Amino acid sequence: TKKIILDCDPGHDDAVALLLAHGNPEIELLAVTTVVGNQTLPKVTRNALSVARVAGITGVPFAAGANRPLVRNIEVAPDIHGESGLDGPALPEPEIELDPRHAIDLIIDTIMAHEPGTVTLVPTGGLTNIAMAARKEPRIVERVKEVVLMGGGYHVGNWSAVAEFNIKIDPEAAHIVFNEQWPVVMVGLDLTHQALATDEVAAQIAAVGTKPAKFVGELLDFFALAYKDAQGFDAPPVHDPCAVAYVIDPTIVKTVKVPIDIELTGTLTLGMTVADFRAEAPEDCTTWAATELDAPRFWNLVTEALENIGEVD
Ligand SMILES: Nc1ccc([C@@H]2N[C@H](CO)[C@@H](O)[C@H]2O)cc1
Ligand SMILES: [Ca+2]
Repeated sequence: TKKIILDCDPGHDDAVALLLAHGNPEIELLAVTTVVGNQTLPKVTRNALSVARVAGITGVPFAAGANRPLVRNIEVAPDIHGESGLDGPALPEPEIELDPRHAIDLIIDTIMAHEPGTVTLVPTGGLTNIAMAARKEPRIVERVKEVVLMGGGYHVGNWSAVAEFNIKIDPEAAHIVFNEQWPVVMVGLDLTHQALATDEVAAQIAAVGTKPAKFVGELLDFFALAYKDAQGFDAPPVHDPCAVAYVIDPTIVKTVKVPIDIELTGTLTLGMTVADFRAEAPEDCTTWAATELDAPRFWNLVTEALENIGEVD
């Protein structure tokens, strides 16, 4: 199995990523950490615990992390995720308690407690926690198997013309993460805009016929309306589970090795993930960009995860 730590900001698509990680038999979910992003830290943390209740996740530590970016001010996304950060379905009262540690300590402790090269970090929000963990305990960098993050984009932006939300809300943190000497797989908007929750996908999920599947349906209904109003999409791109799907089965996502760095001083380009495709990637390049998704196989993974979860309580 693949051992992962999911660092997230639920968020509708983060919720689907968590359900996919929990429901897929090849993934061992070691820990879940939350970070400010789609909404404030208290809201995304409460949302993560509510999703744990829906999915029946027990015995996995959940810890809250950074409540603001390293340098800049908080920027949330209520236009897409609503005031709660998980608008749409009724959110059940959390059942599990938060781990008392800060997220970065849970991340560090978890990585240091497992064999080198066995833990994959899967950030699906801003990179504040990941950057702080690497600064507090630099030894995690050579110990982590790889960082598979949803964020960025080499030809697409959504929070500006050229920058993606997870990167742009904390570009200094992203600069740290992309420049440490660990493998980084950027599952960016170029890839995730292929993961559209069409009516056919919604029907495939609804056909599972369980309460967790109904919960996902209600999430996607809200997400679809919000995406239509805010960005004119006919179907919403469900970004975050694409990163988990890559960890489950890398053949579902095509990647290219390419130098990527983060713009920190641009007026129009702040937070842009600049990928340099001009020449063959140098040997010491440690960054990959995801380019092509096998969408039907991706949605089958999501559906099968919901089938594996079945009814909860
Ligand atoms: N408009 C918009 C803003 C933020 C997000 C969140 N940020 C990433 C996509 O940009 C995903 O992790 C998702 O949770 C999605 C749409
Ligand atoms: Ca997210």
